[in-house]
Formats: sequence, structure tokens, C-alpha cells
Amino acid sequence: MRSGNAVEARAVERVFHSRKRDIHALGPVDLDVRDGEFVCVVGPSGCGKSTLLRMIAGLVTPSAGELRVRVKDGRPDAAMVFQDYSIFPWKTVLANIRLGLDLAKVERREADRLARSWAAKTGLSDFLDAYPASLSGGMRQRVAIARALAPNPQILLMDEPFAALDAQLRQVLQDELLEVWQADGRRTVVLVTHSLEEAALLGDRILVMSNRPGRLLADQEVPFERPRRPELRATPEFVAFREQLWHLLRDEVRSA
Ligand SMILES: Nc1ncnc2c1ncn2[C@@H]1O[C@H](COP(=O)(O)OP(=O)(O)OP(=O)(O)O)[C@@H](O)[C@H]1O
Repeated sequence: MRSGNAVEARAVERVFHSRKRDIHALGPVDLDVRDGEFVCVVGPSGCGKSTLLRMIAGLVTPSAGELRVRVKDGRPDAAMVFQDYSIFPWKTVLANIRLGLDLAKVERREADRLARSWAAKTGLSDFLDAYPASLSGGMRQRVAIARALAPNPQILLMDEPFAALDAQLRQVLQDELLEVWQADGRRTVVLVTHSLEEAALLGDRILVMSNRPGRLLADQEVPFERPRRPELRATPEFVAFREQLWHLLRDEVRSA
């Protein structure tokens, strides 16, 4: 893998085989994600965005092509945040955040310290002993994000992390992620979203995918300086950029 890259894909494809038919879900895709880069992936429903993310996480293997991902201890050095929280209902907030550290056999006191520190950064300090059932959707997703980040993965993979939240809460969590990520020393992130606004606020680069089988239609640098503030959303430059993205995507979505 070229130095400075966290992910490299060369002619990567994925076909799913079922008894009735084969589904060519993705590719061929060529892609470099650089260390510390925040990349957003947008595209029509079913174009293979989740498949791409799951391949980077090592959960799905490519059918063709070559995919290289930064590894630690023989596994992709990546953690995933899903849309549906995927936290354990029988564990407290603290125990959920500590989970990856426990699995990595981090010593208990250090694991507690790290989990509490990530709870503080994600606004969960007052809820350490609560169980997920007593939390709002936004709080649960904060737990999922803290849990993913606590073991300090080089790459954070997010699959429509805010899609289940209402519009206002979604905006709040986007703002929080922007702040946490910018304060965190620029971890590599690949985020799949249907929201062009989310992609334009958070991303350094936006990959626009075609209808299935998903290929890269455009690879768009985001022209806004860092650190960014949530107020960026209201500027004419931001609105114009979002519109430009929509033009890239519109025909694909229409014909999907
Ligand atoms: N395990 C699987 N077995 C069979 N088909 C699958 C499997 N996973 C995904 N697919 C199919 O591959 C295609 C791409 O799916 P994927 O979930 O990657 O798309 P997506 O772009 O993330 O969709 P959405 O935006 O709706 O979440 C879809 O047609 C889907 O039905």
C-alpha cells in the first residue's frame, strides 16, 4: 500500500450470488483514501454504498479486484457505526463504550478511563450507568460513536449513522461529529449518507456513485476550510455547493 493511504481499492467488485440470480452490487471501483481524510459517499439507493463500507471493514470480501486497508493485529484497523445503533440493551452506557476495549483485553482501569473520556467527549458523562432502553435515539447513537472511537481505530466507518434521527437531532449530531473529529486530530473517516448537506458539512471529499452496480461518477473536493463551524450551512457558498452536488446526482437518482 502506498504510504499515506488508509484504503486502496483497485478494480474492486462485488457480486452477490443467490439461488435465483446474481446481483452485481458494486464496481469496478478505484479509490484511495488518504490518512486523516474525511470521505463521504453518496449515491442512489441500492448502489452498493454499504457493501463498499463493509468490504473496508473486512465484513464482506471483494469478488474481484484488490482492496488494501490499514491493518492492526492482522485485522482492518477500522471500527464501524451503523444506522440502527447496534449497542447492547443489557449493558450500561459505560459497558457498551468499553466493549471494544474489553475485547482487545485492555486492562480494566485503563479501559474505564478511556471509556469515560469518550463518554465526556460525546456528552454522555451523566448517563454512564443508564441502559439503552432509557435513552433517546440521539443518545444511543452517541454511545455507538463513543464505542467505535474508544479503541482508537485508525479508520472510522459510518453507515448512515444519523438516518434514523429526526431532522433537528440529526443536525445536532452532525455538529457534534464535526467538533469531535476536528478536535481529535483528524482520524480517517468514510461516511455513507443520503444527505448532501451532511456530506458537504463534514467531508473533505465526496464520492458520488452511480446506480447499481455502483461505480464512482465523481470525486469532488469540498472547498471549505477547516476548522469548519455549523454556521457554514447557512452561507451562500455552501448552498451553491450542495446544489452542484445535487446536479451530479440527480439524473442517477431519477433513473434508479
Ligand atoms: N448479503 C447480500 N446478499 C445478496 N444481496 C445483497 C447482499 N447485500 C447487499 N445486497 C444487494 O446489493 C445491492 C447493494 O446493496 P447495498 O446495501 O450495498 O446498497 P446501498 O447503496 O448501501 O443501499 P441503501 O442506500 O438503500 O442503503 C442491493 O441490491 C442489495 O440488495
